[in-house]
Amino acid sequence: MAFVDGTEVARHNTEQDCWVVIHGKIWDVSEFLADHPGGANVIVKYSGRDATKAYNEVHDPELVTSTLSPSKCLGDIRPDSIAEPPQEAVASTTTTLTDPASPPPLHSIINVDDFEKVAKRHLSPAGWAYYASGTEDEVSLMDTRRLFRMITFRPRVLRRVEPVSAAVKILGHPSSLPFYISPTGIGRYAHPDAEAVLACAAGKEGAIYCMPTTATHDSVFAARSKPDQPLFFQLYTTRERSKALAMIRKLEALGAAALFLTVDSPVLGRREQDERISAADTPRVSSGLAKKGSMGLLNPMLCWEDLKWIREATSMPLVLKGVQTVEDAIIAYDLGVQGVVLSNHGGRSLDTAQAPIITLLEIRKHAPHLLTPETRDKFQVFVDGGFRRGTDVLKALALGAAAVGIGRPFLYSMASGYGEAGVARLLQMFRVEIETSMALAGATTVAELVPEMINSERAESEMSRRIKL
Ligand SMILES: Cc1cc2nc3c(=O)[nH]c(=O)nc-3n(C[C@H](O)[C@H](O)[C@H](O)COP(=O)(O)O)c2cc1C
Repeated sequence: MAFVDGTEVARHNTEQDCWVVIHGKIWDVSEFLADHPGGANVIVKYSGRDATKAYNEVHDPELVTSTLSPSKCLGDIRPDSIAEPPQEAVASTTTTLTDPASPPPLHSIINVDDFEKVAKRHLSPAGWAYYASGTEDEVSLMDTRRLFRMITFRPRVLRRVEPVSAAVKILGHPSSLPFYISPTGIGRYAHPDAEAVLACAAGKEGAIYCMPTTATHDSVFAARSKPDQPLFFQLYTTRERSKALAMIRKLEALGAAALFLTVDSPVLGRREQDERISAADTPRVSSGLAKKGSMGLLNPMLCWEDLKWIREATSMPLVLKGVQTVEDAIIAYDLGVQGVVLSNHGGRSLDTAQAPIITLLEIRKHAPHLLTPETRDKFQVFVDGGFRRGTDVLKALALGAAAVGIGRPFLYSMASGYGEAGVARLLQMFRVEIETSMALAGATTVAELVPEMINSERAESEMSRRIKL
């Protein structure tokens, strides 16, 4: 293709005659302006100039070639002959989302991804590494998102979808949303009173929060939006049973509504992002900040027999958090616990452990009795890891989960100085996405989300064929 000089491109700088350069190619977008979903103005600002930077911020590299006809590509720009984009144009297209100094106004944050991008810039390097990382190659961390994309909807139409309610009961407690906020340690990177902020915001929205072992429990209870707001409590047993018992007693006295016993982390996985941060002052191979944070909490000797003393120690509903196979889900059910969370700790324990949604599919296939509405009164299956969209949540519910858990997004939502308002906004964003997607799928209640609304066959092809029960 012929080279065209920048001075020639610069002449086509009006709405009627508008050329732009994207990735070194010159495009005549004059006719396309009226069809641009983001409006004509954002392109006209770059007429006669290089628009690559602004284009990259919102578009896939291939989009321009798949959208415009090849006849609109006029050639390659002669290197170094093109005018730089106007500074004010760059600033306004990127909005404050790329302003490194101050966080953008909350109303400009419209999805989980936005919160994450802002948090990445405003958290300390150590905080970001601790929150965002998974273990080793982070395969499990990324796999959850891949699986959600492989599962599609089979929406039903003409169903009168107003009003919509996303309400469920979680361990007998009404929740206005079909998810709870998952326990996450070291919340102070995001906010000095992270757990209290999460508890309060959840309560105001009629949602449920599960606080981590490491929370300052009294202040979390004190932060409840009303005295009867249910709060769940996640427990690491530690090697010393007496300490675990004392913790259970304390949480019972405070009025915790359920005990989530974490079972996927007998030891800590290696989080290399954490490790790189602390490598400068640690000459040995270490497990970085995560190791420091969990020192003394984990118990590699915890086993199924321990459920007996834990069960006897408390009448709180007991949920095993971190079940990763149908085999273990069945054992848990048979032992009479009140639920399981299918989870690989958000990709922070055994790397390459299968995605929790695959474990849910295993249960659907091999132990469907664990998912029936009748069973749900005494045993509930929850699932967490990678839920970032309302549609992700609906897929798990339709496949039989009673509710899902969401972790990192809530840390990101209160970082950058947003505090409780950020958490409230995230809860409302999830509500809008969930209720909108329910209506589009043809369901007005969570009970109407049924497996037939989902095509999970591609994901099912990744299920193990070695399961023997
Ligand atoms: C920063 C961070 C800290 C966590 N701390 C705990 C914890 O103390 N106890 C626990 O059981 N799970 C912990 N988890 C796991 C979460 O409860 C949950 O399983 C996971 O975050 C779900 O994945 P998501 O973050 O993709 O939603 C933590 C996760 C993160 C990201």
